[in-house]
Amino acid sequence: MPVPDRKGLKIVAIDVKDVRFPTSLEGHGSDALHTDPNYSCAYVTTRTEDGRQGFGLTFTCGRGTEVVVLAIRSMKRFVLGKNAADIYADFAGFWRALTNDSQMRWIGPEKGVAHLAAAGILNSLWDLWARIENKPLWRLLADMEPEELVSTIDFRYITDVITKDEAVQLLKDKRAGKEARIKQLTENGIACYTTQVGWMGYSDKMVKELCNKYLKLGFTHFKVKVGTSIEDDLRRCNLVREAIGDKNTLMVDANQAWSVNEAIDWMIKLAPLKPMWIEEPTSPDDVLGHAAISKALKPYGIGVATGEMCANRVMFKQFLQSGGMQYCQIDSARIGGVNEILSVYLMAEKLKVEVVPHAGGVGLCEMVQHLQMWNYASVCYDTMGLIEYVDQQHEHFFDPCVVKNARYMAPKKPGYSTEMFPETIEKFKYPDGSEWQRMFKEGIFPSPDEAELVNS
Ligand SMILES: C[C@H](O)[C@@H](O)[C@@H](O)[C@H](O)C(=O)O
Ligand SMILES: [Mg+2]
Repeated sequence: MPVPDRKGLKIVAIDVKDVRFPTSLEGHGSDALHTDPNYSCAYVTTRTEDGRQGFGLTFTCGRGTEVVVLAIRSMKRFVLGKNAADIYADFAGFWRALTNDSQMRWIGPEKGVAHLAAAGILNSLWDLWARIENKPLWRLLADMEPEELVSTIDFRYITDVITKDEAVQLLKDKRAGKEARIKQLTENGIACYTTQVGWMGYSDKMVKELCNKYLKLGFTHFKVKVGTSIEDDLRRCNLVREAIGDKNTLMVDANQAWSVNEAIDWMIKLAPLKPMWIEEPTSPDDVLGHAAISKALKPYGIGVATGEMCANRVMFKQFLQSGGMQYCQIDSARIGGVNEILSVYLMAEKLKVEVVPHAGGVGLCEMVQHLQMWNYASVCYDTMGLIEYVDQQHEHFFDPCVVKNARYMAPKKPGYSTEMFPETIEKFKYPDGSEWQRMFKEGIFPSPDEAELVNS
C-alpha cells in the first residue's frame, strides 16, 4: 500500500477561499439555465505539520460559493488533527466519517452543498497524497494494487451492482497490457471535444469563428448549447453543422431545460442535424425520465449524456442500470471526490456504459484528465475515450492541462493539478480580491450586500 510514513503528516490547517472569475461579462459558460455564470470555486488548502500542502477545489457558478465555503469550514473538524497517513490507510472509513456524520448528514446526505464541500476537502487530500508519493494522480491510481485502490471506496449502497471483491477481480482481469497503455498515454494523451464554440450567450458570428478556430486546432467533436428556443437552436446548430461538415461530430446540451415529453419532441426536430448526444435533457434527478428519452431517441441515433449534476454514486447506479445514460459524465467536484468517482467508473465498466467526463469550469479539465487516464490504463481500454475541453482559467494553475492536436497530454507533475497561483487568489478572491474591488469601483458589478458578506 503506498501509505506514507506518519511522521510530520498530522494535518494542522485547512484553509478555504471563495474565488470567482467574471466570466459572465462575455457569456463564457452560459447555457439555457445558467445564463450568467461567473466561474468560481471553493478552494481548499490542506497543510501538514511538516509543511506539505494539498490543494482541492469544488466548482460553482458564482453566488452560492460562500455557502460551500461555510460548509467546508464546518467540516474542518473531521480532518484537523488527523494524520494524513492514517486517512490513506483507511480512506473509505474516513470518507464515511466525513460524509455521514450523525448530525451533519441531515443536510445531505451525500448530495448538494454538503457533498460539494466534501469534494473540495477530498480533492485536496488526494492532491496531497499524490504529492507525497511524488506522482501525478493518474499514476498514483494506476500504480496501486487492485486491493489498495478498492480500499478507498465506500461500497455501501452499490453492492447490488458491484461488490468490493468483484471490483478487485475486475481490476485484476484488466491488468494485462497496463504498462503499454501507460506508455501510450504518456506519448499520445487522450482525445477531447470542445464546448467553447457554442455557449448560449455567443453571437452567431462568434460561433462561426470559433468553429473555424477549433477545426484548425484539430478538433473533430463540437458541443453546442440548446434549449431556449427551437428556432434559435435550429439556426445555431445548422450554422455549426455547416461549419464543421458532415464528417465531424456534433453534440447538444440542454442543461435540464425540458420536461420529458418536451425533450423528445424538441430533439426529434433537431435530429436531422445528427447530434451524437443530447446532454442533460431534463431534471438531473429524473432517472426514469432519462430512460424514456433514451428509448425514444434511439431510433434517431441520438444518445443521452448526463452526470455533471448527478448527486452521488447511487444516482449514477440507477442511471447506469436503467438505460438512462449512454454517456456517463462524471464530474470531478460534484460527488465525493476521487473515492466515489472510482466507484462510478467501476460500475460503468461493469454495465458497459462509456464514461466521457464533464469538464470546463475552474479546474475541472485539470482534474478529470487524471481520472480518464487512470480509466484507460486500468479499467476501460476498449476505446480511448473522450474528455470535454474548454479553454478557460487554465492560466491560473501551476500545472495547467496541456491540449495538443485536440488531445490532453498526460500530466507529469506530482499531484492532482489543482494548485492555483497566489496572485490569482489575491486578485479574484471574492469580494475583497483586487480585481473584484476594481470591478465594484468601476460599476462593472454591484458591491455585494451584507447578506452576501456572510463569510467575509
Ligand atoms: C454553467 C456551465 O458552464 C455549464 O453550462 C457547463 O458545465 C456545461 O453543461 C458543460 O457541459 O460543459
Ligand atoms: Mg453540460
